[in-house]
Amino acid sequence: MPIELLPHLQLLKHSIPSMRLGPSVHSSRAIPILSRVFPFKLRYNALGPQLCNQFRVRRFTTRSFRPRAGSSSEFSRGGRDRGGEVRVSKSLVDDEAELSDWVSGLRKTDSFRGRVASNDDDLNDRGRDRGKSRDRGGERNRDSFALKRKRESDSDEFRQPSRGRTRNSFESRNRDSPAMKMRRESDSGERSRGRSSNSFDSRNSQGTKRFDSRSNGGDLSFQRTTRGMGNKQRKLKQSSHDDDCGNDDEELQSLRAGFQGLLSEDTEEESDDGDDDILKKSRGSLFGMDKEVTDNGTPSSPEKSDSYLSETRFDQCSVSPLSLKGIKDAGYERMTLVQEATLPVILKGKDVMAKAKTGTGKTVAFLLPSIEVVSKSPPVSRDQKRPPIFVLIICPTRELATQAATEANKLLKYHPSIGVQFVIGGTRLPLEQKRMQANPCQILVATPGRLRDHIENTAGFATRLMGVKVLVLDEADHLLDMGFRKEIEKIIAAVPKQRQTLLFSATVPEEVRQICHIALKRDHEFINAVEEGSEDTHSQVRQMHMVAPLDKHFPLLYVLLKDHIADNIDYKILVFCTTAMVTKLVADLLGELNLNVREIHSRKPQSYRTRVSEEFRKSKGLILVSSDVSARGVDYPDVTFVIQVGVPASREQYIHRLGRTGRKGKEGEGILLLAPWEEFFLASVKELPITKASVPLIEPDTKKKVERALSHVEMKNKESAYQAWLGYYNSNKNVGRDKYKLVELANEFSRSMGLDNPPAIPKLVLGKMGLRNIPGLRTK
Ligand SMILES: Nc1ncnc2c1ncn2[C@@H]1O[C@H](COP(=O)(O)OP(=O)(O)OP(=O)(O)O)[C@@H](O)[C@H]1O
Repeated sequence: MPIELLPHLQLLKHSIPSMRLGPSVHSSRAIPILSRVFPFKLRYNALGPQLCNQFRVRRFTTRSFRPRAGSSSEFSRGGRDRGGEVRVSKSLVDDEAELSDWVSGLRKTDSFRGRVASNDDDLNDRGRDRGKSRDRGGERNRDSFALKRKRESDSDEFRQPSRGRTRNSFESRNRDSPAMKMRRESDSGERSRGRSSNSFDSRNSQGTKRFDSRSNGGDLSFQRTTRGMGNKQRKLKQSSHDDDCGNDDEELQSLRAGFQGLLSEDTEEESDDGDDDILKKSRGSLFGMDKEVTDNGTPSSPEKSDSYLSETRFDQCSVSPLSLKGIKDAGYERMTLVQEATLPVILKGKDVMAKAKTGTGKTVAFLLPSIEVVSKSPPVSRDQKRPPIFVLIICPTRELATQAATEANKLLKYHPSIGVQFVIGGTRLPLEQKRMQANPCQILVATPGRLRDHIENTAGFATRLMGVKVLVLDEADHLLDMGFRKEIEKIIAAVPKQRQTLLFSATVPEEVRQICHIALKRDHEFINAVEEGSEDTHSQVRQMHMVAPLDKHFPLLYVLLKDHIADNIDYKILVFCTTAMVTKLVADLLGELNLNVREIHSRKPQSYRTRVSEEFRKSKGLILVSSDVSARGVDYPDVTFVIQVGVPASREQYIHRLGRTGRKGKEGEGILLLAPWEEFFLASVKELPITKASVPLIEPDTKKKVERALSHVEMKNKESAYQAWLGYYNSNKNVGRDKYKLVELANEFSRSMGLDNPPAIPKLVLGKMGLRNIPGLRTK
C-alpha cells in the first residue's frame, strides 16, 4: 500500500486563499537508534540537529481558475487536492564519457573505442578485454555475505531468491513530504511587465509568482474545473543556489593525467569469511533506522511511496490516443508532479526550463509533448532524401542517451510511423550513419560530441537538423556549464531559431539561469517542481558525511559496505569515485575483498559499459563502483545505498549522485566520505540535511584484510590511480592551489594504497599539470 505522506496536506482546500503550515519534524527517530547501531564498529554522532530540526514553513496561495478558451493542452478534469512531493531527475553524468574519445585521440589509437551493445557488436570489447582484463564481477569477487555470487556472464541472475519479508518501518517515521509547490517564472521581459493573471508575490522584485494549480492563473493551460487539478501550489519564484565547488576541468585534468589503459590483473578467486562475525555483530542499519525484519533477520527492500505522483491521470490531458496507449502499456497511469506541471505549458509551445528532484519522471515529461509535436507534423515520406529530424534531445552521457531512447520507444509503441534513434560516442560513426540512412528517424537522441561529429561528417545531416521543432537539453545545467558549452553553442547554431526548447534538470544553479538565454527564448517559463522550502534532495533519503584521514578511507569503505550488505538482503549499492582510474582501483580492491562488484567508467569500452549498466539495472546484491558516468540521470531501480568517496566535483554532482537512490518515492541512504582537508565542500551543501557520522573504530583484522587485498591490486592500476588522483585534486580550486600541499596529500593517497614510494609520473604529464619541480614527486 502506498504510504500517504503528509496527511495534513489533504486538508487543504482549494478555496483557502492562503495558509501557512506549521512546522513538521522528520526522521528524528534516527538519533537514539544511531547510538546503538554500531557498537562494535561504527559509532555515529551528531545525527541530531539537522534531522530533528527540519521545520519547514510553507505558504500556499490559491486562486480560482478560469478555463482559457482554445487552450491546446488542457486537462479534461482536475484531480483532487493532494499533498505530494516532487522529485525530478535527470542528471548529467559524465564529462569523462564525452572526453574519452578525446583521450583516445591523444593516444592515437582506437583501443578505447568500444561499440554499443545495442548494435549487437561488442567484438572490440571482447577482443580488448580477453586475456588482459579481469572481469571482477563473478569470477573472482566472491562476497562471502552475498547470498548469491554470480559470474559476470550471469548478468541477470543476481536477484536474491525471494523470501517473505516484512516491510521496513519507514512509514512510522515522521516524514516531511509536503505538498509540492511549483514555481514558475517567466524570463525578464515578462517579469518586468508582470502578468495580471498570476498572483504575483509582491515581496519578490523579480517577479516571483504564486498560484495554485487547482485554480490556474491566466496563462497556465491546466483546465480550470470546479475541482481543479490537484493540491499542488505552484509558485513563481526565483530560486537561488550555492556555488559549484568544482568544475569540469577537474575531470578533464584527471583524464589528462590518468589515461593509462584498462589493464587489470588475473588473480585467483579468494574466499575469506573472516568478517562474518563482524557483520553479525553490527546488524542494524548504517543510519540507525529501525527496519522491520523478516523471520530470518533480514530487512525488506526499500519502502516506497507514491508521493511523486500527482492526482492527474494521463488520459485527462490532451495527448493523442496512440500516445495514451503507449503510456498505459508502460504502466503509467497518473502523471508525476513534474509531468503534471510542465505538460500543459510545453503543449502550448512555450520554451520551458524545468527543475524537479531526481527520479521523478522528467524524461517522460519532455518526451511525451515532443512526441505530440511529431505526431502533428506532416508525415515523412520514405523517399525523402533528407528526412527532417523534428525532435533533437541532447544528453550528457551515453547511458542517458540510450536510456532516453529506450523510454521514447516505449511511448512510441503505437506510433508506427515515428522513429527514434540515438547517436553516442564510443560507437563507430559509419555504423550510425548507415543506421540513420536505413531508418530515418524523426526523434534523435545524442551526446554532444557525437552529434557534432555527425554535423561535420555525415552527408545531409545538417539539412535534416534544419527540421528541428523541439530541442531538449536533458541535464541542462551540466550541458550549459563550461564543459559542454562550446558543443551546445554549435548545436544550437545548427538548428532553426524558430523552435521550442526544453531544459530539464534536478539542479539549476543560478549561473545556469543567467546563461540560459543561449538556448531559451526570453519569455520561457521556469517551472520549479521542488516545493518551496524543500531541499533539492529527497527527504526519504538519509544523508550523512564522514570525515576521516585518507589512510582510513579504504577500510572504512569496506566496513560501510559490509555493514549495509549485512542489513539489506536486496542491497544494491553505488560507490562513486573521483576519477575513472580511481574507480578502477576501488573496484579492484573491493573485488579482492570478495565483494560482488562491477565497475563502470569512461575508460571502459562502450559495449562493456552498456552490459554492466544493464546488469546493474536488473540486479540485486551487487555493488557498482562508478565514476561520474553514472552520476546523472541513470535510472537504476531500487538502489539502496550511495557512497561518495572523496569530494564531488560540485554541489550539483553530489545531488545527482545521491539521486541514484530514493527514486520514485523509495527510501535510500547516502554517505559522503571525506578527508579532513575536503571538509570545505560541506559549506556548499549546508542547506541539505546531511548529518555528521563519527568515524568508527576499524578492527585490526579488517585493517589487515584490506591491506592484504590492496597488496594484490596490480601496480599499474595504483600508478594510474595516483596520477588521476593528482590530476583531479590539482584542478580543484580549493585543494590544487597549494601545489606543495597537494603533492603531500597525493603521497598520502599513495601510502593509503600500500605504496612506500609514490609512483613516478612522466615529465610531460607533470608539466601539463603545472607540477614540475614540486618536491615529493617522482618523475620518469
Ligand atoms: N507517470 C509515471 N508514473 C510512474 N512511473 C513513472 C512515470 N513517469 C516516469 N516514471 C518512471 O520513473 C522513473 C524515473 O524517471 P526518470 O528517469 O525520467 O527520472 P528523472 O526525473 O529524469 O531522474 P534524474 O534527475 O535522476 O535524471 C523511471 O523508471 C520512469 O520509468
